[in-house]
Amino acid sequence: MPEPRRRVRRGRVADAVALERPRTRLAARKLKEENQVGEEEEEKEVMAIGNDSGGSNKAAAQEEEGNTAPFPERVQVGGSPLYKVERKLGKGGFGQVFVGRRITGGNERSAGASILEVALKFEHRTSKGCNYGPPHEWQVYNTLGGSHGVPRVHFKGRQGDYYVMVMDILGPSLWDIWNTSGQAMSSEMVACIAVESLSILEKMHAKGYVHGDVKPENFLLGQPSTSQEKKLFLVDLGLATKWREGGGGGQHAEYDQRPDMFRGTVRYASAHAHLGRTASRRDDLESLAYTLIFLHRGRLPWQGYQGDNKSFLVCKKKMATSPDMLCCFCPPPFKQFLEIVVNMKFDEEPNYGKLVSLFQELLGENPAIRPINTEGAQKIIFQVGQKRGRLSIGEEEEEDAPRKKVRLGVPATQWISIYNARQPMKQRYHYNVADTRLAQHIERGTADGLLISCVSSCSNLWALIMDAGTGFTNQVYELSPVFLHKEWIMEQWEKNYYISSIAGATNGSSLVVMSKGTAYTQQSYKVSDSFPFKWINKKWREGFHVTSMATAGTRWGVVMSRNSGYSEQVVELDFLYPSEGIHRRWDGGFRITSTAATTDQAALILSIPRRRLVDETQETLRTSQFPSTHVKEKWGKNLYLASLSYGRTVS
Ligand SMILES: Nc1ncnc2c1ncn2[C@@H]1O[C@H](COP(=O)(O)OP(=O)(O)OP(=O)(O)O)[C@@H](O)[C@H]1O
Repeated sequence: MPEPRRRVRRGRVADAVALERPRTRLAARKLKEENQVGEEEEEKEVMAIGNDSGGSNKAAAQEEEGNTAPFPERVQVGGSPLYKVERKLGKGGFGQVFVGRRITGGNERSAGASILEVALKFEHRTSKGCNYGPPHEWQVYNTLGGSHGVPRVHFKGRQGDYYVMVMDILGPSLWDIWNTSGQAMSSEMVACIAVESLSILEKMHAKGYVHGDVKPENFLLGQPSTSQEKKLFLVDLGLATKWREGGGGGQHAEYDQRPDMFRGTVRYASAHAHLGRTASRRDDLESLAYTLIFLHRGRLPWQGYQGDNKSFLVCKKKMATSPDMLCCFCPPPFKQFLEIVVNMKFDEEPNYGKLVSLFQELLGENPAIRPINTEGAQKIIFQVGQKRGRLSIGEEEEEDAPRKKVRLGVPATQWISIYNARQPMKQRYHYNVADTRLAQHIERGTADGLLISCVSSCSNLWALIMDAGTGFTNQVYELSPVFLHKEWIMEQWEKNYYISSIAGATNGSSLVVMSKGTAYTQQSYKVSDSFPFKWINKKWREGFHVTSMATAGTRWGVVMSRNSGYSEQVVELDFLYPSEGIHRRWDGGFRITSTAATTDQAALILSIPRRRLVDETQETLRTSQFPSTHVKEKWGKNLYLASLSYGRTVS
């Protein structure tokens, strides 16, 4: 099956360093040399290619123009009539759309053959959407074409270098209308768009698809001066994916997060899409919320960011902007809508009826004279009315029960501490440790038969966990003014020590602990300015797993080892504590094995151990103070500190 196209672009991060513990001395020398010339790693940065009419990603869109061969003057594909290719209707990152005027008859059995004017969507065979043959969009149109709010596709086929789709011709996009009407839209107009697009999305979702690129450019009205001129359509199904497997009764797609995978358009993408989570129905609704607010307000607060980390900055801004702030110039239904959709769970069934009803107060009384046809929405309103009649009051209240709001826009920095069930053992912690006092704590611990199992830092002071149950036989550590000190680490690797824990301070200094007696057979680490998921993914494929992780200011340091004892590993990364993802992974047998956080983001590594644990109990805490009293309580239940970090947790 052809894959949906991916809109990603590669960039370079200047100071990303990756080092690996070589297997042999000879390899060590070779690696040193390699590192001198090429210690930078190529990083993938996310970038959506937007419609150039929106101006959000023009440079990226132009890149695509390199491979445009001249368009044919006439088109005939898949048994269609012959069409003359006339004026251009629009252009996206991948396709270009022209008017096609019928010259001769085609396959008379097809109803589409009688249509005089059609839209012809051309996609070059080398376009990213066509890596695996015909565009993925074709397949989606097979299921959705002609359903409520989706244009019909009459013919498709390849002609020369182009894949061509013959479809119903439509009118201006919402972006065109917004732009030609003073870059603003009345709340009544936007409310009509809201309810009608909800009815389109409901139908699309009911057929198992998520659109994946909801934005003003992709909503089109019918052709002017026809009966459809006030009817709303949603086009561009090139990023559509299935949220449900198989047909009607299929299971919900499985949750996953791949932080380097971004699809969509930066300005309107949901925060989950930025973070690479599997698309689900909530994402279309979040993009719709941004679309509606944009059309009404004329601007979104995250417009104007540039550069390779644009997606990161935009996502950070989205997470830091509360619904109150974002909707301060909009009537109340906008905020209510946004609040509901950004707090939805991954597999939650949207209550379309309720969402439509939020905007009802803004719609004009008489549906016949509304600026947009709201026929689809009227059906939903009617169904809700009927359901209300059947429901008892108690049932209705249950639906409206207040739920926890996760995105409030207010940052918080906390300790994240993870506790594992273990056989009773001696454990000791120290926190608020200044550089000068570190050695004496470690010496005393070592004298008592304890070794360091975990280190962390907060406000340039260290936290230290020492255990009797590490299994290590010997240990060395270094406090260094840099994050991380390459020469010292390589020296210890030479002596067969492996990194067992790392911590970084805000001032850029680091504490590295290396031990003997681990099961590791090879080790590699990387320091980078953004979370190095691409590198982690590459190393996973080589048999490494993340075994420790830390941050220093905004920089990440990740250590990966071979023979880590894990069979599977995943990452949860977010601008807040990723509770939902953790719980979903938890149910699949994953447990947190490393944590690190900057003031922007928290990352958690979750793993499945190769050997099943006798007791899989794990507890996590988030506290603004170091959790000293909590640790003692946990000890009482044979739960011991296993991982510790300080940074961004809730919003
Ligand atoms: N059926 C149609 N009738 C009239 N105009 C159309 C039609 N389909 C598309 N267009 C115009 O062409 C533009 C590009 O089409 P479309 O969004 O399908 O292409 P794309 O390359 O997949 O775009 P994107 O970069 O948004 O993914 C639309 O924004 C719209 O202006």
